[in-house]
Amino acid sequence: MDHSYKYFFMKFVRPHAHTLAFLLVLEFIGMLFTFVSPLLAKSLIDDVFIGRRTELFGYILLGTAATYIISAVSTYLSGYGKGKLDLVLFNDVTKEAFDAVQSAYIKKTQEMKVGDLLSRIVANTRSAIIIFTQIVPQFVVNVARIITPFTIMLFYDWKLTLIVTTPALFFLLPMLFFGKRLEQTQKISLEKTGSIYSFLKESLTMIPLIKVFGLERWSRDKFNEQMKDYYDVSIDYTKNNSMGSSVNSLIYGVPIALLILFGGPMVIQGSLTIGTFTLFMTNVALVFGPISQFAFLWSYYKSSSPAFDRVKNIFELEQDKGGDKELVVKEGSVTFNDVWFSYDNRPILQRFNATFKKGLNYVVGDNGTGKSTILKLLCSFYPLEQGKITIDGQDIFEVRREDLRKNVSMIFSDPYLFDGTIYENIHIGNLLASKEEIIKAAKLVRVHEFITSLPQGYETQVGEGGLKLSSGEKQKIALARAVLKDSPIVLLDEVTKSVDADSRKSINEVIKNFKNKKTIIIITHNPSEIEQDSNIIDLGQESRRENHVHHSFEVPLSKAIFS
Ligand SMILES: Nc1ncnc2c1ncn2[C@@H]1O[C@H](COP(=O)(O)OP(=O)(O)OP(=O)(O)O)[C@@H](O)[C@H]1O
Repeated sequence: MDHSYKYFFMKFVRPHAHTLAFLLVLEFIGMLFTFVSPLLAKSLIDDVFIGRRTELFGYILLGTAATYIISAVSTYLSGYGKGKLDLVLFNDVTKEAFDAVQSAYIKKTQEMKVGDLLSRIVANTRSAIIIFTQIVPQFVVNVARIITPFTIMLFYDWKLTLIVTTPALFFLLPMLFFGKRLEQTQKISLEKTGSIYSFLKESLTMIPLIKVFGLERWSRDKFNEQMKDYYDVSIDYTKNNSMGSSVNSLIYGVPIALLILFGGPMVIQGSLTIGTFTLFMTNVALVFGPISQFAFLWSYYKSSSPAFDRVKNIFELEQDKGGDKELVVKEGSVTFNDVWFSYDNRPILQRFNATFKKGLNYVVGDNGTGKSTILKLLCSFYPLEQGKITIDGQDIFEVRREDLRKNVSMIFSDPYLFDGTIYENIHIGNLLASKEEIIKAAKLVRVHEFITSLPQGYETQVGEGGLKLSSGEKQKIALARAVLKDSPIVLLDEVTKSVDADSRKSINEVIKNFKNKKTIIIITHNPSEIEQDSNIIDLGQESRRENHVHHSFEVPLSKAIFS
């Protein structure tokens, strides 16, 4: 944890160190004034009530009023400052975590799961930040809050001071013991929260499936199981937390009892004034208040440490940074050279060699033989185990990522649409494109007529993931987006699988129109779609992959279609 804590401090908090220092000063001012009123009270009792120095009465009244006004102002400023710093840090951390997730290899983010990532970025970041904006300032101020009344008491009676404050040492024990236990239980509790987020995210997107198969009860039971696990861990955390607080409040009473035991007889004998006894009474509370708060702060610090680790893991995700070389695409020739790749130690490609040239290239083969994987590797979604993928001789892992993204487009078999208008969903293909260009792209893939037949036309909201559109409509919008992007290399993963015969024909025509300009790699299970004289890469049968036979088949068209 210490390491994560330091990492966070240097990366996010240090740029705001001046704000933090200002907040500490405000806390100190607020804290100093809390000691003024007991001193004024002592003077009121000893000097005014007992000593009859009535001329001091007005000053004491004025001083008391001023104390509360100043402390109210500093409380406001420090509360506002802390809240603002909290928001600024939350903004900084979540933005950076979001960037880290976006630029990480997909393989790594998939390992964490979407729901878990959500809980890390939002909930865990919140708990981690509180350490800097609330806990650390209080920790520092508490030290001063202990020292000041302690010094005041020492000044009046050092022996009595030592007698009543020695029990403070007892506070260290529960702090250490419960702190460790809280850290352990909180770690498991946060992991469980992550699983709940994942489960909810998956279940909510699966509602149609759950309804169709009548799985409501099964799904509820699974959720109940998740919640029970969370409850069991969290109740353990709550138990430890409450035990820690309870032991604290028990020890809190000890110095008061000691003060009454030793200070009481001193007042009766006249060796201690009533005012000093009252001052001790107040100052003991002032010393032990922060000490008991230390226990709370310590337990919070310990229990937030797993949150630090979980957020830091996001920043440690292996990044797909690419290189710094410029990618220049002239021929658009893509080569897989002795490529090895596995998912979770399961080999998918071994010594895979293939070349895709300008024009139409088809990748065929049984389900699960690695066709989509090849396209994903070309998009650098996953790092290779061995080998090279080049575009016009340039290694894709050595070129700038923005160059690779600009030159390679991929359309997935299940197209991705985000919750916005049709216009926006096409526009993201090229944010600099004009409205005319967007309409032209839509016309090219034969979706313009459909769009204009809708009451809202291009401004129609597609819903989350494009749920308000049919699969074929979604696919055509994704195609229009790629046409707008106009990259020299286009990867199409079974894009015509959900479109009707007419649309398939028109989409294939659009694709063929680009064959002299672009390198088009098409995954298809439909031999009738394959154009004469195209380059065909056959990944063969699943059984061949299981036998670890390396894929590297460039076959004649007739064989690819009819074998
Ligand atoms: N993210 C992943 N993690 C682990 N295994 C995966 C992952 N994605 C795919 N696989 C496995 O890798 C193999 C190749 O998958 P891929 O999607 O490339 O096959 P495909 O040839 O495109 O299949 P299909 O024709 O069914 O679309 C499959 O056996 C699949 O189970």
